[in-house]
Amino acid sequence: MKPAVAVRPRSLQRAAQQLAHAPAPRAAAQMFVKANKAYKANEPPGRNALAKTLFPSSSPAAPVTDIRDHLTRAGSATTSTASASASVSASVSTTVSTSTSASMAASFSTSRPLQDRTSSALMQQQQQQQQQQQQRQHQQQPTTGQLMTLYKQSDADAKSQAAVHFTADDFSDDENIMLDFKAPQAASKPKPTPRPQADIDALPSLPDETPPATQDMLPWSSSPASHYFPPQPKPNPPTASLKRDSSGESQSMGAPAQKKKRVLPTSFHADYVEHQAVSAAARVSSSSKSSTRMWEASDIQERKKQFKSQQAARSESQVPDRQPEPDYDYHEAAPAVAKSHDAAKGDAIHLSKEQEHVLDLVVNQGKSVFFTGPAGTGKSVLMRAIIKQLKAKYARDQDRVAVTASTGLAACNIGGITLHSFSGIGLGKEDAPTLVRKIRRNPKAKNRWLRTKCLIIDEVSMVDGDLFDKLSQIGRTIRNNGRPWGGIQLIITGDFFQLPPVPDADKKREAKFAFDAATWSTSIDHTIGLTQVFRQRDPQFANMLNEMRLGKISQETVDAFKKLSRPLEFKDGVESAELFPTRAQVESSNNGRLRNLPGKSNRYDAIDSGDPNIRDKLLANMMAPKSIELKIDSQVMLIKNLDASLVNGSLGRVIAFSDERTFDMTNTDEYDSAMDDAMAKARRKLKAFSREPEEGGTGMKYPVVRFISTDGVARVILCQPEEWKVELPNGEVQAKRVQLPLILAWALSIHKAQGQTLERVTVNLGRVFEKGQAYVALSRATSQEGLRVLGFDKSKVMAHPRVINFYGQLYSAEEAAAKRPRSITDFVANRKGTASTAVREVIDLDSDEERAAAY
Ligand SMILES: Nc1ncnc2c1ncn2[C@@H]1O[C@H](COP(=O)(O)OP(=O)(O)OP(=O)(O)O)[C@@H](O)[C@H]1O
Repeated sequence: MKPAVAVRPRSLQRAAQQLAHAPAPRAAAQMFVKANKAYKANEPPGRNALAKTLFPSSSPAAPVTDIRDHLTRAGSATTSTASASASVSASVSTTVSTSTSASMAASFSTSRPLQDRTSSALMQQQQQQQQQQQQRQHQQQPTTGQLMTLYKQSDADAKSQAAVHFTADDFSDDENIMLDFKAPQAASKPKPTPRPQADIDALPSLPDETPPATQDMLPWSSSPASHYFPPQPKPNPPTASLKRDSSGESQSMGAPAQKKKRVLPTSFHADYVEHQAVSAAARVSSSSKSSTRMWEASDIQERKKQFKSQQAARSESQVPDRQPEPDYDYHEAAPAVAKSHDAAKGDAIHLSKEQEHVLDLVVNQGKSVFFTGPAGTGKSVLMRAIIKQLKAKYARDQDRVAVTASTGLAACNIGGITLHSFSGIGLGKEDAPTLVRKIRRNPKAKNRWLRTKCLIIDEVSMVDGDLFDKLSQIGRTIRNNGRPWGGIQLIITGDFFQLPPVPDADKKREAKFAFDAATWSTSIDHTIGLTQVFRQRDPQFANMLNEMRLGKISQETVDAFKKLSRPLEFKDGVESAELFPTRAQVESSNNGRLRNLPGKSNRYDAIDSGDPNIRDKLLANMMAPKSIELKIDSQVMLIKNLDASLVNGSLGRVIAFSDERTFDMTNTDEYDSAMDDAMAKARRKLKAFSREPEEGGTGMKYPVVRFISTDGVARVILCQPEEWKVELPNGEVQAKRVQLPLILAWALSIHKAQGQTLERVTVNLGRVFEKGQAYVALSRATSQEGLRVLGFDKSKVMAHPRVINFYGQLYSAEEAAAKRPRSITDFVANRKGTASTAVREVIDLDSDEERAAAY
C-alpha cells in the first residue's frame, strides 16, 4: 500500500507545502479546512467503500490519511515531506513558550499579504489603512530573525516544558482561539497632532493656567485657552501615609491643606531672642548663640513634627508605628536641628566605637549582652539605638522584641513596659512552677513568652536576683527549651552602683542583685563595660564621681565635694533642681514654692484612657503627672525630648500663659522694663498681630516656658500636651495619658532623676538613706559649676560591698588583660585617676582572651 499522502490530491499537497511556511495556527487551520473541502469534493469514488470493506467498524483509514492527523504525531517525520514540514512547523509553534508563540503568530499573520483583494475603492482604502497599521505593528514587534533568536534562547527552557501536540479537533474551534493580535480598526483612529509652538505662543497668556474670572458665559463647545497648552504633569497626590503626631491626631504628611501655622514677624524673632539671651547692652548681632532661638510657640511644633517625621522616614516602612520616644538620631541628627545644635555645641551624637561594638554584638551577632558603665556613659542612648535597630530587624513581627525595664518610670523612658507586666507574673512572689501555671492561664502573657526573640531589660540594678532566676526558669518551661530563658536573646543594661532592687516590704531579706542570680552568668554571653563618659566633660569631675562609684574616695575628692556647698546663682532666673530621696519631700518642697508665688494658678489635668481596671496602676508611675498646677515663674522640667537641644531634663521657667494664636505677655513686666526700643516696637507689632481665639476653638491657654537648652541658650516655647502610652510588645495600648510635658522642678525625687541629665542640681546628702542614691544624685550633674552638694559625708556615698566585689571581678579581668599594651582600659585607668588621658577602646570582658587572662 502506498503511503497515504501519495494519494492526496494536488490541492492538499499544496496546502501542506504552504503549511511548512504558514506561521500561525489560524492561517494553517484555514488552509486545511479549505484543502480538506477540496479533497473531499474530488475524492475518488469507491475509496470509502474499500475502506469500509477493510475496516467495517471504525474505518481508521480515513482518519489516518487525513493530513490533520499528522499534526497529532508531531515529531514522527516518517511519512512524507509534507507531514515532516507540518511536524516541524507544529513543533516550533508549540515548544516555544506561549507568549513567544502568540507573538510569532501575530507577527507572521500581520506580515502576510492580503489574498482577497477587491477592486472597489473602499476596499483599497481599507487595505491601505490596514497595511499602515500592519507596518506600525510590525515595527513594534520583533522580526522573524529576532523571534528565532528568542526561540533559540528559550529553547532550553522550552525543553523542560512538556511538548504540546495539536489534535484534529484543535482547529475545529479556531474561532475561539485568542491571539495576541489587535483589530486594525481600533488603531486606525488618527492621532491628534501636537499644536505647533508658534500657535501656542500666539495664544493669550494666562496667569497660572487658571481660567480668567469672567461673567461671560462660554459656549459649551468652547475650551478654555489653557486647554491648548500641552498637558502638565499632575502634581503628586497627597501621600496616603498618615503620621500620628504627638497629640495623637492623624495628619496627612503630604497634604497641602494643613493647618496654617502662625509665624511671628521676623523682627520680633531676632530681637526677642537677643533680649532673652543677653542684655540689650551686651547684644552682639553676629553672635551665633544670640541669634539662635526665638519665640517658638508655633515654630517649635513645626520643628518637632519635622524632627519626628525625619526620624520616622529614617526608620521607614521597616518600623511602622511603634518607635521609642523621639530622641537624638544616633548617627545623623535631623539636618535643621543638627545645624543649630552643632553651631552652638560643635558636635552631634554619633555612637562611639564601644557603643557600636555593643550594637553589632546584639543586632548582627544575636548575642545576649549585659552592658554596663558609670553614669553618663551613654547606656540609655545606646539602648535606644539597639531598640530601634532590633525593631527594624524584626519589622514584620514587632512583638519579637520586648522592651522592658525594672520600674514603670524607666520603662516609660524607653517606650516599654515593666518586666513584671511583660512576664505576666503579677507581683511574682510565688515559686516558678506556680508562676508558670499562672502564665499558662493567661493566653496573652503566654503568647508573649512564646513570641519573644529579644528581651530588653533596662535599669537592671533594680531587678531582684530571685526574680531573675524565676523568669529564666519560666522561659525554659513555657518555651520548652532548656537554654537560659528558653533561648531568648537578652539585652540588659544598668549600673549596679546606682539604685538597688527595692527590698521586700517586710525586709526579711537583704536585696539580692541580678548578678547574684544563679542563672546570671549562663544567661549572658558578653559583659561589656562602657567607659567613655559623655555627661561630664570635665575630667576632674568625672574622676571624682568615679572614685565615689567604686567606693575609693581620696581626700582630694572629699575636699572638692565639700567645696561645692556654696550657693548657686544664675542670672536667667532658672534655679537648680533639688533632689530628694522621697516623693513626700519632693511634693512638700514644690507645693511650698508654688504657694509662695504671687498670681493665680492654672491647673492642667491629664486625659487618661485605657482599660479602667489597670489604667490607673499603669499610669501611676508615669513621669507625666495626673495633674499639674502652674503659675508665672514656676520652675519646671521638660519630660520629653522635643529636639536635639530641648530634651528630657531641660529646666525652665513659666513666663506667660497663652493659646496657640494669642500671644499674651501679661504679668511679664520684668521683661517689658528691660526692653529697648526695638523690642518694644516688635512687641507692639505683635500685639496688633494677635487676635482672639477662633470661634469654636477651646481658647485653652498653655504655659509659655523659657528653657535653658542643652547648648546653654534660652529658648521660649509654648508647651502643649503630649502623649504617653503604655504598650505591650505587640503594640496593644494598655493605657494612655495626654498631659503637658512638664513637671514642677524646684525639687525632684532621686528616683525620677535616675536616667536624667541635669545642668543645675542641688543634692543634700543628709537626706540620702540608700546605697547608690548619693551616686545617682551627684552623677546627674553635668559640671561642678552646676552642682551644689550639702552635707557631704564620705560614709553616705559608699557603694554596696557586693557591687564593689562584682565589678572588682570584672576589673581584675581587665587588669589581667591590661598587661597587654593594647588593652589598657578606662576602668583601670580611672581607678588610677587618669581617666582623661587613658586610651579608650572596646572592652569585651567575656571574650575568650579576657577570660583566659583573668583565669
Ligand atoms: N555617643 C554619644 N555622643 C555624644 N553624647 C552622648 C553619646 N552617648 C550619650 N551621650 C550623652 O551623654 C549623656 C548621658 O547619656 P545617657 O543618659 O545615655 O547615659 P547613661 O549611661 O544612661 O547614664 P545613667 O546611667 O546616669 O542613666 C546624655 O546627655 C547623652 O546625650
